[in-house]
Amino acid sequence: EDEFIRLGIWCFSFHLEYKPRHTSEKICSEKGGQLIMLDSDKKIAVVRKYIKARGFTSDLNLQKRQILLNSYHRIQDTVNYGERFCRMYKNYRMAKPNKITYIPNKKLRVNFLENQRANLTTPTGFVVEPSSITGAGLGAWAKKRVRMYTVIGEYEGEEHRNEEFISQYQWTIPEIEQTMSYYIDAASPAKSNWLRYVNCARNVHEENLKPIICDGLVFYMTSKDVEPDTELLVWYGTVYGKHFGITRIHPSDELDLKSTFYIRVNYSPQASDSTLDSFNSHISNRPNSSETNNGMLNKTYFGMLDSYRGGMWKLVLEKNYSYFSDDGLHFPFICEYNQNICLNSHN
Ligand SMILES: C[S@@+](CC[C@H](N)C(=O)[O-])C[C@H]1O[C@@H](n2cnc3c(N)ncnc32)[C@H](O)[C@@H]1O
Repeated sequence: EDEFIRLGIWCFSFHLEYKPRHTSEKICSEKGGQLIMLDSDKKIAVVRKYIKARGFTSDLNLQKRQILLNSYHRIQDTVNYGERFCRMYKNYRMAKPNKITYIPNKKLRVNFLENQRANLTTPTGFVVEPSSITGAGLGAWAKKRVRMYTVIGEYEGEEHRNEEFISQYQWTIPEIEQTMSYYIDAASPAKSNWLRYVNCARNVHEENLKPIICDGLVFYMTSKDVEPDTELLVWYGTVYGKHFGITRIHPSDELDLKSTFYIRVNYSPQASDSTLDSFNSHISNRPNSSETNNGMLNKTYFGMLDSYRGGMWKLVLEKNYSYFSDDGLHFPFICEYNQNICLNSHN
């Protein structure tokens, strides 16, 4: 499907091959157009009608669906294991032997320099050395094989409730029951352990730890088998992640992976308010307020036309899924051209 197609006052080409976003944009511009800009209800209607009429919906499926589902299940499994560990921890502390391996701090000598405490707690088989991430400083590394679902210790630090105090080393313990939320801050190497050196993962491939917040404490558990000479990396959470320009959004949280048809489009965030309202009514996964600018959708969001479960179209926002999917998701796409291109071509 490569020819120019005139629909209403518009000129398009439909591309049914699966491409990442940047490739779709490149192909459109090489043909003298751009990725379709949905900037009116009429245009949306005309495009959907054409897709339906051509029966494009029949044999298309979200590519990588199985890979994404697998990574999603892996996350669920790790969460379940974390919860299992937490139940054990609450009921028996470390007293009862159980199937989950727990690696405690290395025992401290009687005399040591206060500021060496964190480093000295590094258990045998682990080291603190320069990170594999450029510019990230030191990191924590496994020197031996560590099996999946091993708890490699408790993140130790000082507790405080001062929201204004910003440290690069703190976990937030969310409010539970009557207890206000608080922070565990490992800024001081004298008051913390080696887990303060664990850096923030940039993608699902290198992420190998899961934080378990349990009973007001934080534990780190391996989420996969870790090979020797591998840096230990954990997802720090949305706030810290943003700091390093990393987002971690799983497509399964945003998209219906069972939808039979997705096609990549653009929409205009500059549209007038009334148009934007009508867009908002089309979009199923509205961004939350931290993702918008005064209610205006961020330029970094782009819609996708999807279909057609039970005869329903809906427009969903495509977010940055590169944490879980190297070059983002692959979809068919539509290019849009100046009308003249259609008028001049023979169809
Ligand atoms: C909890 S500390 C980790 C240990 C730290 N690398 C050190 O040498 O003490 C968090 C800090 O490590 C660095 N860092 C962690 N993950 C990073 C990443 N993915 N990219 C860049 N810097 C990172 C940042 O400076 C961050 O403030």
